Amino acid sequence: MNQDIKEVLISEEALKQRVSELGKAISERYKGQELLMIGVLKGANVFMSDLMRAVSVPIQIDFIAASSYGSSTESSGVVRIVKDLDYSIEGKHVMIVEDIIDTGLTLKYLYDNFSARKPASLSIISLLDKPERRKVELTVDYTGFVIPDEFIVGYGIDYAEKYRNLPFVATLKAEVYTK
Ligand SMILES: O=P(O)(O)OC[C@H]1O[C@H](OP(=O)(O)OP(=O)(O)O)[C@H](O)[C@@H]1O
Ligand code: HPA
Ligand SMILES: [Mg+2]
Repeated sequence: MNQDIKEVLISEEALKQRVSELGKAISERYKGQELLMIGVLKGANVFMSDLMRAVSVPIQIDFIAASSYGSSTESSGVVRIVKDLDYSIEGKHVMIVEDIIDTGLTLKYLYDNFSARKPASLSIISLLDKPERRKVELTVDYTGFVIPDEFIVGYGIDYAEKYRNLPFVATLKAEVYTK
């Protein structure tokens, strides 16, 4: 796996530090409230499990599975809900937890879908953001790192379902995509 890596963009230490800062900001913002974090599977799983432990207000969690990339590096443009939420979010303070925003199509779809379910409030956090690639407008409440327009993997994020368990965020060598 390590021989496929071109460059480490965000180290394990930098990820830890930023998650801790985000946790503090969220704890301030939701002081005295309960927060329902909704992780977008599968990519957000690693980020969310670290993030929730950096937050001091009571947290509930749920997951939704959406997929639009399959085994390609380009979004198909069609967002599919593969697994819906287990519980109603009506009247709850909800935060959508994403690993990466690229075209924005996944989050736009989920934000609109969740808004219709009448939460008390709805916010978005994404560990990574590639603003250059955006196809739709989105308001993101918390961003971990803004990254350049390169396909990345690691810390939950895959290429063709691989590399999710890398503890850092990295780019892959060109030959990996042509294998
Ligand atoms: O802004 P967008 O262009 O929509 O891209 C971002 C989405 O794409 C990836 O998910 P993917 O569809 O690969 O599913 P996965 O999380 O299971 O890997 C990523 O985890 C985001 O959910
Ligand atoms: O850069 C990326 N890497 C992996 N999956 C993704 N889904 C959107 N952008 C990316
Ligand atoms: Mg993926």
